[in-house]
Amino acid sequence: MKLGRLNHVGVATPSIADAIPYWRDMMGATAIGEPFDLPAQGVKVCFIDTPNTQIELIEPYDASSPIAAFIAKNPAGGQHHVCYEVPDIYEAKAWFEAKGAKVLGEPRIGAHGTPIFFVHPRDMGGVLTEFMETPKGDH
Ligand SMILES: CC[C@@H](C(=O)O)C(=O)SCCNC(=O)CCNC(=O)[C@H](O)C(C)(C)COP(=O)(O)OP(=O)(O)OC[C@H]1O[C@@H](n2cnc3c(N)ncnc32)[C@H](O)[C@@H]1OP(=O)(O)O
Ligand SMILES: [Co+2]
Repeated sequence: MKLGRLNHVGVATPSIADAIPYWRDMMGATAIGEPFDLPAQGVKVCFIDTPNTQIELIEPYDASSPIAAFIAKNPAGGQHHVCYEVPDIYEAKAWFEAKGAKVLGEPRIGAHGTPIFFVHPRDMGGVLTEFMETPKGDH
């Protein structure tokens, strides 16, 4: 597998609306996207562009969200995952499985419209790690 660029850093928050002023006024972010719902992934999402990557603000969509337990443990939110691009999602999944890492579910379409999967933080030095297939044309 060939590891690609860091696509985004996922930051969980109990409220995207309440988090935006911090990114705008404290951090000086100028490219803050419109929040949108991604019920299939159990989250609401807002992308913030930085010069070399993106911050992905994620808020639980409902009580069954995969980030609900994280927010319960970290009520103010916090850094939740990192996401690296890979050229081929199934090749990457097979790579991690062959190494005995716990891939969390089957690849599914993520917020950028390409397939993603997660590897359990236990097998990734304590960091929940997402892999996404590089969008066509970005290779
Ligand atoms: C916007 C769409 C998409 C994109 O395109 O970018 C996304 O990013 S969606 C983001 C949200 N989706 C996911 O996170 C899916 C994958 N995650 C999961 O399946 C679960 O969150 C999890 C990783 C299996 C954890 O589930 P949880 O119910 O929270 O389990 P526990 O509370 O029992 O935790 C088990 C264990 O793992 C540690 N943990 C949990 N979350 C994290 C984290 N974000 N970073 C580091 N470690 C984490 C937790 O502390 C427990 O540790 P131990 O107590 O030592 O066992
Ligand atoms: Co993500």
